[in-house]
Amino acid sequence: MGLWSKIKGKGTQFRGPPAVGEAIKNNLPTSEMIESCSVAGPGFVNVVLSKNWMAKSIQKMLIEGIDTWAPMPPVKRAVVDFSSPNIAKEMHVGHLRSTIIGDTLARMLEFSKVEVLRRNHVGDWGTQFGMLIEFLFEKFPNFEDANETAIGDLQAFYKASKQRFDADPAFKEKAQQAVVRLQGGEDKYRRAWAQICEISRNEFHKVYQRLGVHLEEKGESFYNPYIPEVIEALTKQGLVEESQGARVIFIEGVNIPLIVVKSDGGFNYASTDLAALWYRLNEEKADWIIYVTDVGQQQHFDMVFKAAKRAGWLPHGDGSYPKTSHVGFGLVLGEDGKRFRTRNTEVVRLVDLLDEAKSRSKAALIERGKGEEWTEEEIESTAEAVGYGAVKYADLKNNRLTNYTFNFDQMLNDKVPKQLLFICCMLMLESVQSSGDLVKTLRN
Ligand SMILES: NC(=[NH2+])NCCC[C@H](N)C(=O)O
Repeated sequence: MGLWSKIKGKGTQFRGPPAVGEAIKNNLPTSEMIESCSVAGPGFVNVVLSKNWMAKSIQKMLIEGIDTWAPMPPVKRAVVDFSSPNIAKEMHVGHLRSTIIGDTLARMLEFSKVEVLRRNHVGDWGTQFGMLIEFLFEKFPNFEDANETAIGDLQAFYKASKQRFDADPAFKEKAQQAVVRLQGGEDKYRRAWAQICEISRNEFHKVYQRLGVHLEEKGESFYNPYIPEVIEALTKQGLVEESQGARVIFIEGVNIPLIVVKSDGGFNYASTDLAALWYRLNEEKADWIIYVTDVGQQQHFDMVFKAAKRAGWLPHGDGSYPKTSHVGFGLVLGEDGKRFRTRNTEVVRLVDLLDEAKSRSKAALIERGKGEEWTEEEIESTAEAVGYGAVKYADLKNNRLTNYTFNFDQMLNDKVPKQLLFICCMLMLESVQSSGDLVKTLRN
């Protein structure tokens, strides 16, 4: 039926959805997987899987291991660029979605024996560091002693330094010079920068640890040294043009160009992404590069990929490798239909969100009398597994591309969805197979 809306009015021989259904049924290749196929009502195609085939497949899976089921994509190495929060700024629910979706994709590829480079493309470069560094020097003359406890909340530190930057021209001047000194590689400035990054990194790590997600950081700063050469090569190929003082790449079908060198001579997000793509293709030899960000960045990636095709870095056909994909996702909304925020309009801190998920699932366990049956440790670990698992599941069960409303009550609802039960069964089968102790597994 979904197909019908796509071909309707396009001059095909089909008169309506049932006719399309019949055609699918008649053209379905014979396969031991399929027992029968029929078209019902307004055009639903029902395919009945063969019980025999299912029994054989499950048996094979139990004997040879579940990974014999893994599809084998024609890819040896993939880069999954996900999570990627910005240093000293908040890691928000958007980054949480990216972390959950990206980790899931990485796991699926790993399951299919693809070597996955799990990349955290953190925003650790840019003019805001001048301001942060100068503020650090001002607040902590012995800046090397400044740590998380001294600085406290890095977001608040960011805000305070921004206020200082906007209010005091002398500070602004110093901050601008600090950027130049940092980019020039001056030791004291590099050390201050590294320190700020380290504090942020520790914060991010707490979230990853709770979610059981592993990432390897190669932030924007890593690609910085590669940018001039990459832009130079693209210029030699005739791709880069002057436009209003900036250097840009025009992309067919898009009315704004991709700015690769700003009018002040500085590089930007796009120049970094071009250099990163070059690096991933040429140095890391990735066959598939996947970027997981909100849909708002779709055009940016579309332009970067098209520029790479124009430069001959990527083949033109869709089915050919190496290839790039942007995996976008919708916004997370609060109950009020606006961006998910706390009451005081701050973005929700991810650690707080995970704390809440855990404490709610703990309360539910106690309510069911588990407090008397289980040790404190068992309660804690189950509350974490269920709470964080619910956050992940609530995200993945939604349509990836549309916005969704964040709701703790629904998320931790005790009506366990069928999909989750299925996963539990699979895990039980796996553990029976590996431990051979059915009684123990069932008791657990
Ligand atoms: N290669 C990339 N541009 N990856 C995504 C980076 C995401 C960016 N730091 C953000 O917070 O929006």
